[in-house]
Amino acid sequence: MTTTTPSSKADHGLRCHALDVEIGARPVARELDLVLRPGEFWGLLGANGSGKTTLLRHFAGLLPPAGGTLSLDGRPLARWPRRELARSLGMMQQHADYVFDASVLDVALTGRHPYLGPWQRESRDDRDHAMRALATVDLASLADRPVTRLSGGEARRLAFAALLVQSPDTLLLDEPTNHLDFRHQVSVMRTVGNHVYGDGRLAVAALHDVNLAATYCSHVLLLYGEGEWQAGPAPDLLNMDNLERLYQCPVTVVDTPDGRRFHPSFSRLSDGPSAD
Ligand SMILES: Nc1ncnc2c1ncn2[C@@H]1O[C@H](COP(=O)(O)OP(=O)(O)OP(=O)(O)O)[C@@H](O)[C@H]1O
Repeated sequence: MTTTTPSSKADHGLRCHALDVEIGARPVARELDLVLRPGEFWGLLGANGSGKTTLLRHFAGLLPPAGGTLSLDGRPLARWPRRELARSLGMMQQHADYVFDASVLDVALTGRHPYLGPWQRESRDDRDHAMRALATVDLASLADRPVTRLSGGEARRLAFAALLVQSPDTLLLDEPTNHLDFRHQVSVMRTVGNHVYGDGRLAVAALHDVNLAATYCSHVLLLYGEGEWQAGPAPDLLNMDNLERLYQCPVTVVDTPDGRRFHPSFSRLSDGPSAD
């Protein structure tokens, strides 16, 4: 007989212990020792190809680490039955290529699958839940539209809605604001923030927009390449030196009424635009 030991509150969250993540022989993160706790919103930042998606896929238990351990709520990820894991942890993937003509509502309802039996149909409650999530991402009026006829930004918001419908305690998001206009970028980040700071969930989002990370994330994990990383509170780590190292690009820091903001230093770029 197997028994399940109830995890204590202190165990809650995602714990990386001496975690080695590699792609082929190339290190993404070496000896990653980190606890990501409920109530924290982590921004995962790094240059293109630095391994953000790969690391998120490890956090989701989709890839085995090259070394070390990863546990969720005190239990090694490898020992979670997939279905049970899908009720506790969900991932919004970077690309959602819809090839079947399912409706927007049908795709949102896939978030309920971890809660249904093998041949069980979605209930009225499930549909209400999905419609509320579609309303949150401004897609309620498109509920019956085939997903193959969505714009890039609409498809992105639908993938986010499906994660909201799944409603896991740990949310992994791979570039959730890609393709989104200003209003919808803010809406997605605020919604994640409400799940984290309001409901006490954990979120980890791979992001390219440093300013969104500075505004909404409590913590950041920076992937510098060659397995080197740095992690900690966002206000401590988001500075010019770290960002120039991260992106190999000169960075300007501006203090604004909305807080500290970062952008590429166009005038210090050797091949950048000049005034004359
Ligand atoms: N299955 C694979 N086999 C070989 N190389 C891979 C595989 N998957 C990803 N890569 C490579 O590993 C590197 C890291 O990919 P990954 O998608 O994790 O980076 P990323 O930081 O998310 O990048 P981006 O910011 O461009 O989305 C890239 O150079 C990519 O081409």
